Amino acid sequence: MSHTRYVNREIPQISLADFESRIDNITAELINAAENVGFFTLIDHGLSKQDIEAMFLTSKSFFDLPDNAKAIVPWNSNNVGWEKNSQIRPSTGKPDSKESYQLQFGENMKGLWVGDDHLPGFQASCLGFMQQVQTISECLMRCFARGLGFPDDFFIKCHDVSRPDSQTTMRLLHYFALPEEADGNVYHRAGAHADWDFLTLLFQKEGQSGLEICPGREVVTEFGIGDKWTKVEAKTGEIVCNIGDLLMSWSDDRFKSTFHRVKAPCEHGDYFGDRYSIAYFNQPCKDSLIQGPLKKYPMVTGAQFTENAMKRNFAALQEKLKTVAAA
Ligand SMILES: O=C(O)CCC(=O)C(=O)O
Ligand SMILES: [Fe+2]
Repeated sequence: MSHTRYVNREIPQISLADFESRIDNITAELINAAENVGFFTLIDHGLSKQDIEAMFLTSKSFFDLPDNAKAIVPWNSNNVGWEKNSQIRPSTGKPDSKESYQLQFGENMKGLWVGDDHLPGFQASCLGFMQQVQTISECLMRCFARGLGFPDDFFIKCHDVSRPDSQTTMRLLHYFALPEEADGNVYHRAGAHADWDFLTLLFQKEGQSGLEICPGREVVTEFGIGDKWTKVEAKTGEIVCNIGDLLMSWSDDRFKSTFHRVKAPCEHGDYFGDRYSIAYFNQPCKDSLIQGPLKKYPMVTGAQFTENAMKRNFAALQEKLKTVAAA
């Protein structure tokens, strides 16, 4: 196994303290991070470490259920529900060694919330946390709208989570503990990819490292694997944010959607234990109209953008699977 090539890159850390009075400074910092790295971390965002730890406990209580209980809320193509070892990325052609449970605010969740009989209060806790993360997301949306010359509430309206058909998704993730002794297998955790949403907010747990980024749009479009990675430290109180393909397109490619992964642990110093993380994907309403101020790309609806992203992903995956089969 060859050694991963690492490079130190500055990942901007942005404080949201005194948001209303500092909005112009915060906007400048966010725009700079979005243009140059595509990733940044947030502090002073209003969620306490205790709130985040409580959500991680709730998440663990779900994953601790037996598989036959989790299978009552199976994943479907509305991007909701539970899956295990089923997500295959075009970069790897192999399933991620993980399970995840995707949650939304609206009608897509009908019948897919784990019930109070299994986990009392689960739905209410998740929705409460999601609402808090939405509030933080909306602060960032105001800044990005300003930075691009749109009205302040422009992106907020385009991602309205009070609509029954809202697509915004919180994903609880559990990566399984892996053997530390090499056994000839590669256990991908989250194979390298870019997100196709507007903006992702990610919660990590101290001590459960593995997230890495690889800036460079060229590796994204080819679904290839760039070769120089930067570790993003896991700190429970921080929120790691990354620009998704949607905001990249909406900014006429000014802001960067950055390739990232949770590394398949394989080298000395890698973390092999269970990893829990929580990702919040800001997704557009189906009828939102998407076009950047410079009109670099034709206007599409939110539904079309997502459909195109899924098609592109599917096509790249088929290509990869052919090479995996031929190997
Ligand atoms: O689990 C993580 O830390 C990252 C997950 C991720 O990148 C994703 O689900 O898109
Ligand atoms: Fe991601």
